[in-house]
Amino acid sequence: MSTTPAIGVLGAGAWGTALAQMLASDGREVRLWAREQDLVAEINSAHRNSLFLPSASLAPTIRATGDLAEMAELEVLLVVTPAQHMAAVLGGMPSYPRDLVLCSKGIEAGTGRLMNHAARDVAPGSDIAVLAGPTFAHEVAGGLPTAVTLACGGGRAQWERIAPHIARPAFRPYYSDDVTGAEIGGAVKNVLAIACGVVDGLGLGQNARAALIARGYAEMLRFGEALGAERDTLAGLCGLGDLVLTCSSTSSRNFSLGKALGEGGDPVALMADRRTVAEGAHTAPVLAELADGHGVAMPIVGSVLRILQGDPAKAVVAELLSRPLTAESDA
Ligand SMILES: NC(=O)C1=CN([C@@H]2O[C@H](COP(=O)(O)OP(=O)(O)OC[C@H]3O[C@@H](n4cnc5c(N)ncnc54)[C@H](O)[C@@H]3O)[C@@H](O)[C@H]2O)C=CC1
Ligand SMILES: O=C(CO)COP(=O)(O)O
Repeated sequence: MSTTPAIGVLGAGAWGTALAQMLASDGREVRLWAREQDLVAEINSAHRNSLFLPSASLAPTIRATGDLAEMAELEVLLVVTPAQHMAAVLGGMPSYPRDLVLCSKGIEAGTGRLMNHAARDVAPGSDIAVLAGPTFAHEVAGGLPTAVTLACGGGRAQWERIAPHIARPAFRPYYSDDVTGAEIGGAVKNVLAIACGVVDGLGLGQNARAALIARGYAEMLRFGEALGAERDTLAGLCGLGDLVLTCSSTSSRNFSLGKALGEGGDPVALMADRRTVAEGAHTAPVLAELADGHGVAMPIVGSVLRILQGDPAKAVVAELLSRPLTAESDA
């Protein structure tokens, strides 16, 4: 007899697959929705995801489906699509579980909606949480210790319901009620990771990278505060924690994209070649626009945008370095 598991994952890219594997690590059943029919078959028969997470051997208690209706029956649904497709995929479901946990990192282009705003518009009856933090998919799938922020819009009551479904010995969520802060940390750090990759690609050294992390963090704080995020949230796993991880490793798709741009790669060609998502490239334009609208100075984000639009990386960095000298507390 087939049973309905308590938890499922919407999206079988690297992160959705890694989360499913982590959740299934103690033998629990997990339902995983994949957009690609071939992938549904491969996960169910060979217990692999050769498209997006080829390194992992998946638990047989993960059952993949291509049917969105099957994801409505669960208690908790982790939403792990690329940010730009989240509302469309979620909108295809006939109804919604009580708890939606958003794991995508980005801001919706065109509307400027944070993921939690988009999810609320699509599924107004669900309680929304955000899971974010320093989490390379291959490490989580491999069972390496990982800690995340689990920000619950439904407060402590929601946390009590969902944390036992998500926590595992090697996967440790920390409670927050600051959904906005958790989202902004994840969305902004992707753009800053592109900047750090550019500096690496240009061979500008580790001092420059550390400076970018610190000055980028100041931009994240200014933007977050303008949108109502708490500083403490951004100082935690989902902000500073994820910024440090993503800005320091070629395991990051955003950092690697930036490195290729710094080495002189053409942005249009680099984006056209991708199967995997580098969210920062999609978030940079809408983030720069939102920052402008709120009167928040984000010179590093603006520089990344220009490089993505085709301005030469070397010249853009030279301009960034020649801005008037000012106090560290200023923009
Ligand atoms: N990979 C990682 O280590 C982490 C990723 N994330 C976030 O998770 C989200 C998903 O990223 P990954 O799982 O890494 O993706 P991925 O880059 O491994 O795979 C691409 C995903 O995009 C989907 N896709 C492509 N075109 C689509 C369309 N038109 N409509 C709907 N879906 C489409 C594919 O089905 C696939 O699931 C992103 O927001 C990312 O920032 C968050 C933490 C860690
Ligand atoms: O969000 C991530 C790690 O926390 C993954 O970063 P990339 O999307 O840059 O690979």
